[in-house]
Amino acid sequence: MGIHLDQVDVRLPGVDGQLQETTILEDITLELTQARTAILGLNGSGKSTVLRLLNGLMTPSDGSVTVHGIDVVQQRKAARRTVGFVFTDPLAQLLMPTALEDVELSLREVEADATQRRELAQDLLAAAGLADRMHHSVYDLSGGQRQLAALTAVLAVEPSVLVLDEPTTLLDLRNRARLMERLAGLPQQLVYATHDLELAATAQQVVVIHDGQVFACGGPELVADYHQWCVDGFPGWDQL
Ligand SMILES: Nc1ncnc2c1ncn2[C@@H]1O[C@H](COP(=O)(O)OP(=O)(O)OP(=O)(O)O)[C@@H](O)[C@H]1O
Repeated sequence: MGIHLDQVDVRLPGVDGQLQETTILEDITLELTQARTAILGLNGSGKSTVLRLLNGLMTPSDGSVTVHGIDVVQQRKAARRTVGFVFTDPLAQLLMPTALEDVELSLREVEADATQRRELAQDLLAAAGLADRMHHSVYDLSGGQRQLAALTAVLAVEPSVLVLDEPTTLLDLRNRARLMERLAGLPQQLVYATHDLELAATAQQVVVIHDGQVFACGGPELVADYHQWCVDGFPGWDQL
């Protein structure tokens, strides 16, 4: 089991009539087998692209991606069910007017009966601390409440893997602490890209992506090294 990326390249065609392709990721080989994996890297290094590969939002140009035994390219639908994806900005994924409707929409995949669906959605949102906010417009929720609503909608279908793109970026310290506590208690395998080094240090596995390639992979001790590389430059690669 686990998540396996084998010699993955991601290249995008040139834009504006340019024929030259852009290489976004090159030769990414990773075995993500721990319960929590943090992906670190500078802006534009390729973290979000790695995450998007995990549920088929991005297709590799070469190589393969397997998540819990599912080939993400060949079995895209199964991959979408297996891997829940939480975007940095919850408004990018909250499609319905209210949190309740959004969670109900997710539950369509698993519960056919509308009354049961509503009850289940209400219970899930109440458990997430949103009992008194579930009927409000998602635009009237705070950033932290939106993040919790989006997370609840994704978790409603019980994915085996949860992928989160910079989950704490938009949160104040209190909501960040709440989210970290919520994430810590989840049974799913978690993979998250983050600039939050404290969150990164809670992972058992840390991957550093630099310039579209795997620069380092190891335990949480890598977080301190990464901090140093951000200051001094990435050894053998570039100097600031
Ligand atoms: N669809 C796309 N078309 C063109 N370029 C893209 C596309 N997606 C990503 N890129 C480019 O690929 C590179 C990696 O992007 P990615 O979003 O994976 O970086 P990131 O490490 O998540 O950055 P950040 O920390 O800023 O969110 C960037 O240079 C980005 O501009």
